[in-house]
Amino acid sequence: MTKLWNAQLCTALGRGLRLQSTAAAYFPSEPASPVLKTTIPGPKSSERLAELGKVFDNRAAYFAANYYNSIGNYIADVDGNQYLDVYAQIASIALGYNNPEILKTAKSDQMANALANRPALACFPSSDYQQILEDGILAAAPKGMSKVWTALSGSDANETAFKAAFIYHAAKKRGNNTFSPKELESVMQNLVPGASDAAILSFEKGFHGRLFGSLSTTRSKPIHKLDIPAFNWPKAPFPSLKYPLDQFVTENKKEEERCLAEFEKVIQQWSTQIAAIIIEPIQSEGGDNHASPSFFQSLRDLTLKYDILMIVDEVQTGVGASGKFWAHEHWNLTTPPDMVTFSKKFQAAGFYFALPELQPSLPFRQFNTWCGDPSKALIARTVYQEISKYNLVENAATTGAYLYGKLESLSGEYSSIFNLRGQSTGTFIAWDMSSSAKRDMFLIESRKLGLNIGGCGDVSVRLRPTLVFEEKHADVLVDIAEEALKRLG
Ligand SMILES: O=C(O)CCC(=O)C(=O)O
Ligand SMILES: NCCCC(=O)O
Repeated sequence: MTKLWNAQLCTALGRGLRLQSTAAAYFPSEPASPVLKTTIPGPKSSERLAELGKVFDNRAAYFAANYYNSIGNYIADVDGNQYLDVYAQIASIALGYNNPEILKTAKSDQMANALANRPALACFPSSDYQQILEDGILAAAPKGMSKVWTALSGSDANETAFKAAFIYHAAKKRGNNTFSPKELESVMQNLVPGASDAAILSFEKGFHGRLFGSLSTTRSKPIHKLDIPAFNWPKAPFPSLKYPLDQFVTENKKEEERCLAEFEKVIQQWSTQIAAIIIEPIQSEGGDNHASPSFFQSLRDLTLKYDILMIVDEVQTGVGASGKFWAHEHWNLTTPPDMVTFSKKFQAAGFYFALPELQPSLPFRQFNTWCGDPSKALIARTVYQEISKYNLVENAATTGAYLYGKLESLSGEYSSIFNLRGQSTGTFIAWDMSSSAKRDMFLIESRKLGLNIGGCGDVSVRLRPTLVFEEKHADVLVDIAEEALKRLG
C-alpha cells in the first residue's frame, strides 16, 4: 500500500515537476528575463549585417545572432543581448537553443557518419535509415498513416505531395502502367496528355511555400508571387471568423457555410481535374486564421464526394505547438487526410500517407539526389523522443491556456490589441493591431525591450515559442508586451 502510494506520488510529482521545470532541467543557466547590454540593434549587430549584406541579401535580418550564446528560450545577438524568443526561427526550434539532447545527437557517431557520407537516399540508403524513421518521424505519424516520403524543405514536402497526387490520379485514369506513345512524346513538349492539366486547389490567404508549384498554391501576399510564372489553379475562400468566438457563433457558422458552398461551386465549375486540395489547419503566414473542426470535417466530406485528395499542410502547425502533436488532431476527422506534410520543428521535411497508390508505380518518378537527409531525420528522432519523454505537447497546451488567459486580460485593458485567437490551440496564439504600421512598431518596441516576436498577415502578431516555453516565460512575454503597448500609446 505504502509502496503503491509512494509510486503514485512519485509519478504525480515527477509529472508536475516535468511540466514546471523541463526548461530548467535542460538549461540550468537560462536567463530569468532578457539581458540588454546595448541599444537595439546593437553596434556590432549593425556592423556584422552591413558586412554580410555586401555578399548576401540580408535585408530581412532582425539582428546578427550569436548561436553559441543562445540558450533555451533565449536567443543572443553579437552585442551580448539575450532576447526571450517567441518567434523561434519562424516556428522551427522545438526544444530550445543548444538543447543538450540535440547537441548529443549532433555530436554522435551516427550523425558524423550521416554528414560525412550523405547518401543519395533512394539509391544508396544506409542500413539504419528504416530504424531512424521508425523511431522518430514514423513513430510520430498521424493516425492512419504508416508511410513517409522525406524531402528537403516545407516547399519540397508540399511539392512532392502534389506530384504524388497527380501521379495517383493519372494512374487511376489510365488503369494500367503503360504510357502511350502520344503521352511520351507530348510530355517532352510540356503538353497534355503526357503533362497533366490537373490542378491543386488552395485557399485564400494560405501559404504553402515558394517553389514554382507550391508558390502557385500560396495566396497570402502578392510580394511572394510577383513576376514568377504560375499555374492556373483554383482557389476557394477560407473563413474569416469574428472574435471572440462565443459572441459570434451564428455569424461564424454562416461564414463557414458560405466558404463551403463556394468551395463546392469551384470544384463543380473547374474545367480540369482537381487532384488535391491543400490546407493549413491554422493559416499561419497569412495571418493566423482559424476555422472550426466542423468546417474541416465538411471539407473532408466534400473531397471524398468528388474524389479529390486532401493534403494537410502541417509544416508550421505540426510537432506539438498547437497542443496536439498534429494540429489536425483537433478536428477528429471521421476519415484521415490523404497526406500530411511537415518540416520546421522536425527539421526533417516530407509527407506522410496511407494509400499505397500514393507511391508511384515506378521508381525515379518521385526522386531527386538526396530524397531527404538522414542527419535531419536523426534530429527529428531526438525531437520526437524528447517531446514524448517530457510531455511537451501537454506543456504547450497548458502553457498556452495560461498565456491566453493573461493575453485576454491584456486585450481587455488595451484596445489596440484585438481579435485574440488560439484559445485552445496551445501556444499557437495571435492577435491583430489596427494597422501594419502599428503592428510593426509593436514588434520593434518589443525587440528593444528584449522580446523577439514575429508578425504574420497584414496586421497580426503571432506567437511561435518553443515547446519548452513555460509559464515563467509567458509572464515575461506579457510584461514586455504591456510595456511595448504603453510606449506605443
Ligand atoms: O512566415 C511563415 O509563416 C513562413 C515562412 C516561410 O517559409 C517563408 O516565408 O517562405
Ligand atoms: N513570411 C516571412 C516571415 C519573415 C518575417 O516577417 O519575420
